[in-house]
Amino acid sequence: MIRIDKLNVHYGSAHVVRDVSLDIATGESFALVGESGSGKSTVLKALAGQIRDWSGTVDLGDVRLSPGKHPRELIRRVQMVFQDPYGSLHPRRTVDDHLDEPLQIHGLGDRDQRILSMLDAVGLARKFRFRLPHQLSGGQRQRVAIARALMLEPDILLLDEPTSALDVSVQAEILNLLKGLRAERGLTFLLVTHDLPVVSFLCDRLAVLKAGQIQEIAGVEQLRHRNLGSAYGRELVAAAEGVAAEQA
Ligand SMILES: Nc1ncnc2c1ncn2[C@@H]1O[C@H](COP(=O)(O)OP(=O)(O)OP(=O)(O)O)[C@@H](O)[C@H]1O
Repeated sequence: MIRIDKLNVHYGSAHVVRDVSLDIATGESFALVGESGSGKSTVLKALAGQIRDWSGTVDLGDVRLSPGKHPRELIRRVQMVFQDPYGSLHPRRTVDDHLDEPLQIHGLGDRDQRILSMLDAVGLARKFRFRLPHQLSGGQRQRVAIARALMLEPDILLLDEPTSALDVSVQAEILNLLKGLRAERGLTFLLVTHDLPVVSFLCDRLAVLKAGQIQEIAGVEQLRHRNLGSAYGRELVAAAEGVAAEQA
């Protein structure tokens, strides 16, 4: 349902995404991995309508994207969750304000009921409804960001390092939440991360990016068995294992 063919993005003279082609099935969870600066977030931003200029074709189901801001109907279908929930929430707006805003913009009714059932869905007690972001923990804030992304009942969630700003103990809770929401709602995930265990836990397949180019597309079983096909993919796995050993 996400079909990307020869996506290219330039920032000025820098060519940061090069001929990226991907087919992601409805309901699939797909990861983009690669070193910092390899273009992962840029691919997400193009799909989220946050980049004015790109070339190639991107189809979401039967809708072909054009560069730049998405029309209203596409915004409903594709939502993004960012790494830093604190930065992505407005400090003077309550949880209720954040969840209500997309409903207001898109003219959806049953607001009270939609907000309460979304709080339940993301595991946030109803007493938090009128709190401000600074009155919440990091994990609770990320639950709010996920709730806000789901308010319009999208079918695609673009996740940019959704757990890397959180404490390790909280990361697992948010990953479990995302896994459950995907299963319940039939969501398609496109996830950017540095964290290979997150890919193993949450994803079905991954693409390895280096300098804006896909080095390989692999099944998550290959990652789990340290059996990636490209030299660069194997380097990433070895580097991640080195870091894990240092931290142990
Ligand atoms: N708005 C921008 N203007 C100019 N260059 C940019 C812009 N955003 C990103 N870049 C550059 O584009 C390249 C790809 O960035 P991108 O954020 O997509 O990489 P990434 O793989 O997601 O990295 P990270 O893991 O650090 O988030 C980098 O060299 C980055 O410096």
